[in-house]
Amino acid sequence: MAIPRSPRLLETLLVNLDGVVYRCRDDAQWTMEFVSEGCLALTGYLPEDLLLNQRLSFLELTHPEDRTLVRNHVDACMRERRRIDIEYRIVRADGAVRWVWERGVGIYNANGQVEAIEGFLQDVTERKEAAQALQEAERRYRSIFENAIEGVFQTTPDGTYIAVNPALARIYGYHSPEDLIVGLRDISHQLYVEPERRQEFMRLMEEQGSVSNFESRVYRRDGEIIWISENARAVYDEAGKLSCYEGTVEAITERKAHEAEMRHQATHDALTGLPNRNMLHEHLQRALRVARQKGALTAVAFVDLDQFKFINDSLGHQVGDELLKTVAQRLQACLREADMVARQGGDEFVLVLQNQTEGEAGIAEVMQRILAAVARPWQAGDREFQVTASIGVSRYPADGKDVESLLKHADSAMYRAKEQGRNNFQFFAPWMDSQVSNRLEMLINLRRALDQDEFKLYYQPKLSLQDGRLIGAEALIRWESPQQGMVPPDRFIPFAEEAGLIVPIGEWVLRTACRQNQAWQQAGLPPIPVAVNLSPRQLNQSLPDFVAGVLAQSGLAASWLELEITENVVMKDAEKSVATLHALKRLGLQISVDDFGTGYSSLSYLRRFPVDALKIDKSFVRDIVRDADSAAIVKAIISLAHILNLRVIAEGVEDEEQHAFLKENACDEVQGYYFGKPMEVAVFTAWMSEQAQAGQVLSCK
Ligand SMILES: Nc1nc2c(ncn2[C@@H]2O[C@@H]3COP(=O)(O)O[C@H]4[C@@H](O)[C@H](n5cnc6c(=O)[nH]c(N)nc65)O[C@@H]4COP(=O)(O)O[C@H]3[C@H]2O)c(=O)[nH]1
Repeated sequence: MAIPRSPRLLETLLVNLDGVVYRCRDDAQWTMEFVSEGCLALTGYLPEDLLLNQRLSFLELTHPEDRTLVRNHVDACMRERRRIDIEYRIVRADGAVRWVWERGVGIYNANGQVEAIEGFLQDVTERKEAAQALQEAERRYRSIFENAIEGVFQTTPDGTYIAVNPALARIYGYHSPEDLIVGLRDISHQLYVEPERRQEFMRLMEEQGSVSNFESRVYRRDGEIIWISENARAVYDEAGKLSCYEGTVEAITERKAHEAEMRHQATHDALTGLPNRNMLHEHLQRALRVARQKGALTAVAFVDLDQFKFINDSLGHQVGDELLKTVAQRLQACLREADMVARQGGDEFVLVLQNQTEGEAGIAEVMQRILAAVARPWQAGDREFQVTASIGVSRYPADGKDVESLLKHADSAMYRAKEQGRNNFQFFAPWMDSQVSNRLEMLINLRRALDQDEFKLYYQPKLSLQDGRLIGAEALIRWESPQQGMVPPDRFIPFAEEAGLIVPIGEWVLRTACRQNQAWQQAGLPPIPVAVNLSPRQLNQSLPDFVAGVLAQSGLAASWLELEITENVVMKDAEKSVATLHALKRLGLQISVDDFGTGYSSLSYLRRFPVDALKIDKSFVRDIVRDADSAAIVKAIISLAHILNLRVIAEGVEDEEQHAFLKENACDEVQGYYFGKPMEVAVFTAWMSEQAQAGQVLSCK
């Protein structure tokens, strides 16, 4: 076949063309009649190799898997006189597979038969691969979109869904993405529980072009409210115009519930369910901000149960827990919705009463209500109990302007309420602040005092009224605090009792007094009994054994030890006390009832108690000369004691008139500043030596 003559320009074009120009027959092999120079670059074969099928035919060059496809296409094009336009693979001389794009036309003779096919082949491998990669990426993206656990969405800027995935439909409770797109047309109002969240979403989008971890509550299709977290961005077109928003949605209801649970645990007391100390502080801070703005009166009340430690220790923690729960409920029931009751720890509750428009009188009324509510009897199993509370109240702004000082002052006032005999409330007054009333500080200091031997015993003489001879002594504790100097027992004993420190302190007192008394006897002084005060909490079943041990260790004979117990303690739990007192008595020591006349004096009980003496409280002695009632009480106590065969001691005797009255009325012993103040050991030792030398000591067991 002759190569068509072509102008020079055409030849140059054909040589340099990136691709192959061909002319072939429409036969089974597509026998080549013309192949341009580009053949080598495209196929790795020379044009001559293909010409007239000299080395291989075009059919053979075509990838075996694509031959039928190409054949069918070319046949169809020839039949229908269409242009060939097809992409398929060829196998190069080096075995590499390439994609080609073929375009061609049939050349027909006058009879309409195909004379030849002329066309152009171009290597499109790169484009083809890029397209395939794109397709693959799209397929993968589709798969992620379809199968993601997170919801994926695209919306128009005005809030119409363009595309959503099945996960989003599931999260929002729709059957399918299509359902969602049709059903959820107004995102701001149909979706967001707080429509302002949508406004916030839009604001962030406008300002930052994206939102991340944007959490909101939304309605599902069935009306259920769930939490979602959105990450989204604004998408702009090439012209820089906002075209849509797209992003993801995660359902976070469970996480939120868990977080809320954790928050609740961190801010609430597990036993009573009340807000705890953390939340109290937060709440009070908020309440004070509001009070400041409105100029409103706010009260902070510190409520402490009076006998809680006793109940907890004697009846067990379970009963203690029940009591705390009951008290928590009763406190809550006394308050308005806006008020708060928190459990500060242990048996301490704190109330925050906001906006007290009725002033102090209103607060006092609430406190009375609370005292009455707490004091109502309560049931544990088949037993009925009663507890009382001591309450301290501080007021914003008069008593403090911040959380710390209001709490501290309410605490000081509560401490004052305890001192005032419990079951009452006290408003804070500035003088309370100067007292050692910061209980935590006190607790730390008392512990240190025990460790570092800061306690001392002073001894106060007791004299026989008949002849004025020394007949005994009372050991009285003192605390030489490095910070506060000498602290009298009234200021720390009630606290030590509350904090449970009275037991180790009391043990120390007992050991020290016995050792000292034995030391005096060993020093050759005439023996006298030394009296030691016992706190209620020491009076338990193990006390007799402990006392016996202390006596044995010190070598002191039991008859030189006297124990002073207060009247109320014995009367309150009479059955138990009687047994313990008998056990103590069996050791051979003396027992006296202190502060007699101030509590529940019951003759029938007194008869059953193995006591040796009654001590008339100094409050009666103080007034015996001026006040007829006091004088009558003192006289009655003396005769009562004598009927019961008990000694009577009057304490707090300060002057001759009182002395004379007591002598006249046949009181047995006296104790008071008039005869001798409590003295430290060295002073008392010297004083007693003088008395002994003068024959002024009466040693009677
Ligand atoms: N105004 C006045 N007071 C007088 C007079 N004579 C004595 N006193 C004081 O009256 C208190 C008598 O002790 P108490 O009634 O047992 O009252 C004691 C007692 O209940 C308690 N206490 C003292 N030492 C101990 C102790 O070692 N253990 C326990 N559990 N309580 C103690 O502390 C209370 C107070 O003790 P103190 O301050 O030492 O006060 C002592 C004493 O110093 C007087 O003529 N006029």
